Amino acid sequence: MSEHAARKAPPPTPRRDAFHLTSCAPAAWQDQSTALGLTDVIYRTAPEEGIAKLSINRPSLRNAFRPTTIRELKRCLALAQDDLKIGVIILTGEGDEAFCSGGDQSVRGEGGYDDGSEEAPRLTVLDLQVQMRRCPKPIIAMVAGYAIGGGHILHMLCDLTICAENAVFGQTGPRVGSFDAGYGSSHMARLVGQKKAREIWFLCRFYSAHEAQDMGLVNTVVPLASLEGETLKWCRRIMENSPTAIACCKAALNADEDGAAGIMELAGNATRLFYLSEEGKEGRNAFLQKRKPAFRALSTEMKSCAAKRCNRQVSSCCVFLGLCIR
Ligand SMILES: CC(C)(COP(=O)(O)OP(=O)(O)OC[C@H]1O[C@@H](n2cnc3c(N)ncnc32)[C@H](O)[C@@H]1OP(=O)(O)O)[C@@H](O)C(=O)NCCC(=O)NCCSC(=O)c1cc(O)c2ccccc2c1O
Repeated sequence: MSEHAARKAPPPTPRRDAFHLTSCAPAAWQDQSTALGLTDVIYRTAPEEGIAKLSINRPSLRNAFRPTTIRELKRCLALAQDDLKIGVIILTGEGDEAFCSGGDQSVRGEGGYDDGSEEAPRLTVLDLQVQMRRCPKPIIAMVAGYAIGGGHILHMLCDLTICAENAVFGQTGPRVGSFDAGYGSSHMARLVGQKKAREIWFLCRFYSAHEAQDMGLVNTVVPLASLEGETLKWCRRIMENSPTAIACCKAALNADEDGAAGIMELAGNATRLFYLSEEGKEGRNAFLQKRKPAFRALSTEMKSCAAKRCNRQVSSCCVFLGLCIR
């Protein structure tokens, strides 16, 4: 290669994605918890940056969750999901010792967890799991210390996991008389494979941060002091990218595991995009104007076949579907 060509076309390098230039500076968090009357969760937002942070605030119990905790997490997740300023959500636990140690065993009753705040004892964390899957915005688990039992399942259900070197992962169900036969089993097996998932559930061993990374449970491991900075760096990078593309990617990655509900999530995005098309609008307009829709006569909207498969004029929807009809 000539010297000129070498200067013009530098060799491929991951650094060309410029990720190393993304800031890991602290965020200017605004704490919303008091205004919302939260007791078990701290809800912070950095609206200028589009980031929300949900933090389980029971550090003396290694952030074990009770029904009140789950109710507050569901409420904050709904707030973050509906807030147009927010594009990415961090889930974490207060303190350095635990992300979450699962269900609070001291309020585990006969039919589920019961802290007196709900009509009937249930396993409300399962509702939170579904809500996390449905949320179109990426959720990042920021893990320091223990992510155990139901807490381990919450981190697995986050779209990404960034953990500190002190992180410890594992299930304890079969030791404490419990199991999660839903996402806690199927999604784990998709992440780590069937053999490893069976090992995790049958043996109830704990795994270090690097062991978790090796088996595909976490995206990256950083020193504890860099944990929030690295997480913010990932959030800021996500905020530079297309929210619609990311929402569709998340729905697509969930779809095969989530059956009809997963396809619905993906298909809902397709329907909303279809609403933007001339063909979609024609259906609505024709109904409102009490006339027959003229889907095939959108001649004013006709354009050259972008697929270059023919010389005919086609509507934008036809181009989208590859149906060069007229
Ligand atoms: C997480 C630990 C390994 C940490 O050990 P460490 O030595 O650092 O700390 P301590 O053990 O001394 O804990 C400090 C303090 O916290 C209390 N605590 C910790 N975890 C819990 C908990 N989950 N519930 C209640 N209390 C907890 C502990 O008792 C200490 O209190 P003191 O008063 O003595 O100071 C270790 O703590 C540990 O192993 N914890 C238990 C982990 C566990 O078994 N979690 C429950 C698994 S089952 C579950 O989570 C679950 C929940 C669901 O909602 C489900 C729904 C549907 C299906 C299945 C579900 C499910 O399995």
